[in-house]
Amino acid sequence: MNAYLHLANGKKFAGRLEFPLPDSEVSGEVVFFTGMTGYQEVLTDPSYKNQIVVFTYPLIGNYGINAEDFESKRPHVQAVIVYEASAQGYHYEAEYSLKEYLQQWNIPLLTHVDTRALVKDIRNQGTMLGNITLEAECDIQALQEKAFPVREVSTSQIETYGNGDTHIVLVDFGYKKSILQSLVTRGCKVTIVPYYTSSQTIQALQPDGIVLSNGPGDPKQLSKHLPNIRHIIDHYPTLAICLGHQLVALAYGANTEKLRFGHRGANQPVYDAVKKKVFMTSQNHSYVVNENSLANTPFIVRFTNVNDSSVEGMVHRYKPILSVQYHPEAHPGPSDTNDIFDEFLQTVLKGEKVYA
Ligand SMILES: NC(=O)CC[C@H](N)C(=O)O
Repeated sequence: MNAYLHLANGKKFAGRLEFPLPDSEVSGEVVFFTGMTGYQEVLTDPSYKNQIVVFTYPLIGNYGINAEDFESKRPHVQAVIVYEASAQGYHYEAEYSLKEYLQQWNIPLLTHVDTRALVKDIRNQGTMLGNITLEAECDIQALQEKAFPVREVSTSQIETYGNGDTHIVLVDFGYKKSILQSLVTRGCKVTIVPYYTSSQTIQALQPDGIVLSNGPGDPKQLSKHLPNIRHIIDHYPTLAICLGHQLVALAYGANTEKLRFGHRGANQPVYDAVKKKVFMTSQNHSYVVNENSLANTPFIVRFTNVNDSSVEGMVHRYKPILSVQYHPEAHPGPSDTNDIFDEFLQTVLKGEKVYA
């Protein structure tokens, strides 16, 4: 059946809805992902909560959905827009087609959209809210940003994985499974805690190090939690990823801002000022740390995006706090920066804890 994506700038894009909408309309922030593969990880990455994802590669779904590549227990995207969705998964591990998987979770799949024109529009105008509906006309004034998605994706109970000697507390703002796996396969016991867990509760768990996870939405939605986050990271070796990195900056009084259309893909080049090399990275973010605002903080920028010079990671001058805007766990994308986990764990093993 025919349907439309209406953008907040008044433009509309026609497409074909592959199965009926769960409600009369579905709205969310319209973002685009440029990787040719990795759609299963994108669909299930909690950072995409409330977002309508446009895939720029014109054929998505050709290796299906398998049992391994989920980044969480369910898909989080609000809707999926592609040019063509492969009717079948041509891979021996495929258990469902893209369409079957999305239909099972009631997530709209809009196909045959002119995704090139749509992405050009988002690049020119910036990320916008959009609405998918069967109606050719739509009241775009009524579109509203959804509040505080971290609450919807974070765990509500403390869970432990792995049985290694190094104990890491992973503060869950919407963590990806591959972050947990990156730690467990390196011999860590990992305790996952809800995003609001107090520093006292974390101290009682006696961690050797802290990881602040990725997650959806604007980091400033977590403002009231910043003093607690600051207290936690001031006392333990810390690795902070994506949303976690933005929260480290905010907790130290720096600022974040929204990028015009975000970085979402598997080939974002990042310069590492320590290794003096460029690495290809996996990314998925709308917000960045404002570099000038770091001037009065003890952080120095270590990683920079080669395309637009934005901040891609930083280190504390004196404390063992390392933060990255990109995704060192990859999934999807290149594993070139996996050794960030080794670097972090070496710091943890040195027992660099309880500072301040
Ligand atoms: N992957 C993430 O953690 C994303 C962080 C944040 N929600 C952003 O869009 O910038």
